[in-house]
Amino acid sequence: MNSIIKFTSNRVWRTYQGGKLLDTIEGKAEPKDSSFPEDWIGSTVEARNVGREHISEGLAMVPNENNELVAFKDVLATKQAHFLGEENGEPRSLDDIPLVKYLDSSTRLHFQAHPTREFSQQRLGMPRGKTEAYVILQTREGIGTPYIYAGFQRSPSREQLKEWIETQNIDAIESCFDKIPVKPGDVFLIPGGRPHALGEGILMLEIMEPSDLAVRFEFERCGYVIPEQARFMGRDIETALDVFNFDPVAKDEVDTEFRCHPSVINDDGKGNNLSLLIGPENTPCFTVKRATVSSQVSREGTTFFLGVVTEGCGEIRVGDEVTQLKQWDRFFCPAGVNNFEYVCHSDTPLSILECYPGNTQ
Ligand SMILES: O=P(O)(O)OC[C@H]1O[C@@H](O)[C@@H](O)[C@@H](O)[C@@H]1O
Repeated sequence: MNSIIKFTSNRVWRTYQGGKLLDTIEGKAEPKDSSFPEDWIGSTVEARNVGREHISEGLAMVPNENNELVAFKDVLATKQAHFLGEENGEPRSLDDIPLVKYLDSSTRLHFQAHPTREFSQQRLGMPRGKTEAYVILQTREGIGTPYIYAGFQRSPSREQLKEWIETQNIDAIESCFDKIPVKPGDVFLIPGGRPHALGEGILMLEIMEPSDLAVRFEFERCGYVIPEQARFMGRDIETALDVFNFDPVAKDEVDTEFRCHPSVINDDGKGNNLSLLIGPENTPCFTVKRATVSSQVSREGTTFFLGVVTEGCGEIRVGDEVTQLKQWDRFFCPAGVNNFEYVCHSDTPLSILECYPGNTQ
């Protein structure tokens, strides 16, 4: 079996529209927006889509030695120590693998909030919450200023929010937020508990804790009505309200609270560098680095990662094994691969987002 595992597209049904750019990336003849606006990369998580329980969605599939498609998580289980490695002498588990997605919105998403890890463990009996991060890759032309909502800037009281949710007073809910403008290259971290909504026309890489738990408190968007069981994680509204962090984040605190500021880890001065996009200052849940390669670099490591090529093309070499990389490719590098090389073949530098578990050095 190859050391590096590449993934093909893995589109997932969602409650909102988008995906035209993902169709384009996949080379589809007639790219269009649809209910498949996301591509889950190396996912070991099943999507929770109420009404579609008969369809298994979300899990990444990869070919085994006999060229049969099997769930990536089952492949990991065959040699877990090699693939996932250890942390502090303890074997890592599937719960350590961040969930990584391409997300391509054509409409504003409904307002939602996700549980923190503590809330999930204590109140839902689940191992992980859904702290999530956005690396903005592209924005669509002709949509004005692309934005996200993350808040609240002006917090309602719990009772007020409850009433607005029950009466679906979306104008009142929206008035609690200011639009946060976004552009390619921006990085945001939305901790569990923080209400948010993504604006239209954004292609991003989304990195999150491995779960699909959401409180969806706007019930209708663009004609689609979210079924009752899908609104509050199958719980009641009081439990849903417990998920919210009501501490206000005033306009001038938004950057401190949500924006991540990349820092350089190393730079050889010849166009090859590694930077930290999301690290321990932002969250304990996952780590994101960006490798920029203009020629060739050798790397060492003992922690697995999911890699996503956002620009350029080239290859990743592990010993004699050469894996070609082109823009938008995604792959898994096992913990057992301790040395590898990136080689750039394009005029534009090869740019790879590397998504690691927890706080990886
Ligand atoms: O699961 P639904 O409600 O369609 O959410 C749509 C999307 O919302 C975003 O804010 C993120 O949380 C995504 O991970 C999620 O898939």
